[in-house]
Amino acid sequence: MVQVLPHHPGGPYEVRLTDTTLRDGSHAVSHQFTEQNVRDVVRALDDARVEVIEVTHGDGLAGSSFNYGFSGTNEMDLISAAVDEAKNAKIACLMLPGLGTLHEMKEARERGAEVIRIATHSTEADISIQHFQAAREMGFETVGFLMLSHMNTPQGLAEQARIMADAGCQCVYVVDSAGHLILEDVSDRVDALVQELGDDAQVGYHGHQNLSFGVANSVLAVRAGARQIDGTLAALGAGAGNSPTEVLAAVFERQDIKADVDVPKLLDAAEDVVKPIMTRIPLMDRSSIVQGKAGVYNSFLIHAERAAERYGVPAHLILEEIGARKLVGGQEDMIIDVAVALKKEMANG
Ligand SMILES: CC[C@H](O)CC(=O)C(=O)O
Ligand SMILES: [Mn+2]
Repeated sequence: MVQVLPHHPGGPYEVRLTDTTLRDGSHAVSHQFTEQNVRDVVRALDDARVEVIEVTHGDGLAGSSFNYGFSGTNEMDLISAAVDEAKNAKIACLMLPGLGTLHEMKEARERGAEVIRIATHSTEADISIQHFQAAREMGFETVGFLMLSHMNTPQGLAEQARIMADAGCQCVYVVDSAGHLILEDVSDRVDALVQELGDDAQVGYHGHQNLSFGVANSVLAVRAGARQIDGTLAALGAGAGNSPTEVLAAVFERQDIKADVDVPKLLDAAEDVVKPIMTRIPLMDRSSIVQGKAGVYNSFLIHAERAAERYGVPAHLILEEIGARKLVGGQEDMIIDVAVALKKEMANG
């Protein structure tokens, strides 16, 4: 059972950092992390006292597929390597109901994962009910991920969080999958969840850097009552990347936010362990800023870039159109439709 930490308006605050370099960062390396990468990153994070480390294909358990991109190494073997390397940290896995199944959840648990993070679109928490129930029976600590949180109002999001909490979720995250939320957009959503959930579950925040607000939004999320915060080393993650774990830690130290991690060790981990294995540096560039502005799922970036190359249409135009069509996670195949339509439009002048 997660201990629900008390909320002190005005601080000091206590938070738990979850590092998802080895899951969200998987998007940025096209799901090619090796067992050695996993061991090196887990050792460095564990040594810096990060409490939870997420390891899974970028799209969660069983994400390795034609639609989402194949993993270089079987994710169960990566999970086992992480469990083997971690002395204190808990290993977490992400899963999207329908992509991952109870079968993969069970295997991840047998391999030693202790936390399961179950992700749904921000209006579809009801598809996670049986997974939370099963996860609790399997002995997992449970976290809920309300993805593309900007597509729901604070009140609507709180209602979705209630569905997850009633199903057995111990912490519901506001997930800014497009890096679209700015300041009060985050604190209003976190506050609505805190008011709704009370002592029934904690609230978390997962930020992306598209509009450069990941860290500032995280501070506001904590002030509004969030008690679990996500980051990735060197911001390695989908789209413009995530709130960098080492920056979160440094800022929290100055903000009376107690995360109990070793900041210099995290700086070393980002610099010496993660930067050398980055095959792509997540940037706030034209495409990812368009994603932030238009509210486009960050995991779509690499798919849009591939379609851009194949059909000769600029990636940022594809992403803009995806935003206009309000596509959500799971609709990766429609990126091709968008590229083909734009190509026709361009040919017709
Ligand atoms: C499951 C895909 C996605 O990357 C989850 C996530 O981190 C987000 O929505 O930001
Ligand atoms: Mn993410």
